[in-house]
Amino acid sequence: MKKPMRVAVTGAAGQIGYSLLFRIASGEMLGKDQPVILQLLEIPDEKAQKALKGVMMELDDCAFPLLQSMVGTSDANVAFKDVDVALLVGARPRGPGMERKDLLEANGAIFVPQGKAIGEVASRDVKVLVVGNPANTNALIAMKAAKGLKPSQFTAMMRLDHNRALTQVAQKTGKAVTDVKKMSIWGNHSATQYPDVFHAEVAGKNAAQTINDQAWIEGTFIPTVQKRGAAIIDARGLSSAASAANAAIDHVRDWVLGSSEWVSMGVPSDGSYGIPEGIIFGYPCTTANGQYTIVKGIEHNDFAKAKIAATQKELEEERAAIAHLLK
Ligand SMILES: NC(=O)C1=CN([C@@H]2O[C@H](COP(=O)(O)OP(=O)(O)OC[C@H]3O[C@@H](n4cnc5c(N)ncnc54)[C@H](O)[C@@H]3O)[C@@H](O)[C@H]2O)C=CC1
Ligand SMILES: O=C([O-])CC(=O)C(=O)O
Repeated sequence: MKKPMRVAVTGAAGQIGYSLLFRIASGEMLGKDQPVILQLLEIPDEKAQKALKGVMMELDDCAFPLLQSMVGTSDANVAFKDVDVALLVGARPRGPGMERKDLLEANGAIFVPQGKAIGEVASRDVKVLVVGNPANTNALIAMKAAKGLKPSQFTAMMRLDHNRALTQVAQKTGKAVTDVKKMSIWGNHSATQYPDVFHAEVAGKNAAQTINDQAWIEGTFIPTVQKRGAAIIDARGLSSAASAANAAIDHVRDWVLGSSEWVSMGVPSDGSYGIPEGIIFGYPCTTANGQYTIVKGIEHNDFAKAKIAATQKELEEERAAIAHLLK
């Protein structure tokens, strides 16, 4: 039996939490032979704590063989104690007519104490995924607040955009999603993100050439992926939850266990592709041995360069708006 891994999930009584926890406990994130201990954080509010207890009762009622134990708490120092993986989901979702950056004021401050607690009590090798929006800038806030950890331990979720893009291309070309490779989502998890189909492949051939429809790429594919979150809110009246939880599972699984595919991750910029250090930027990455590596050597045309510059600018503006939280 492997040593259990400790996984913290914040916002555990929320809608993403409800789609996420059962899959983590069943082994879909860290492996079917990997026992887990769930450390669940919710706000110190009677209703939220009661709802969290209810979710924990249901987790009990699944009798998951891999779920070794769990704790529910409103104390970040308890939730993050010794954790190997921290999923920072707890934050307000947007409603109709809002952009994700409109949440910065409401949500940004959450990530200062949580980042600080992670720096103080989590495993020195903790892997952090920020899901709560605006995810990239919240990840930056948590990263800056967490002393004693490496920036590369903090990531933001671009995987939902990545998965959305895979399906759009598969449906357009009549191929299976598994035929679509080398997808990449650049920049911010927002409407300025740049989903790149020019370097993607479908059944081993260049995706853009196979699609052979520039108007569809510019006028349908890119905006559909950029605005899919808003389309889900419009259709459901609530923001995406099951697909977001699924993307979080994919992100952490590939980061921890490795993947033979390119995956899109929001990671601290390191100067790659001219993006200066100091923002959390979506890049195509490969993963192995618990580490990610930004894919190097991609050549962008002027169209792509302009899109990437726009999303970089937005991330820099978001950072400026919360500069007071980056101490
Ligand atoms: N990065 C991405 O691709 C996606 C991000 N999201 C974001 O994920 C976040 C959560 O979404 P939902 O689960 O739908 O929202 P929700 O409102 O259903 O649940 C959020 C939960 O977080 C809790 N919470 C709030 N502040 C907290 C704190 N300081 N500590 C611990 N828990 C806290 C709330 O009490 C609530 O139970 C939102 O910000 C949403 O915009 C959603 C979908 C995709
Ligand atoms: O759009 C939203 O607010 C929720 C989200 O991040 C997504 O579905 O991509």
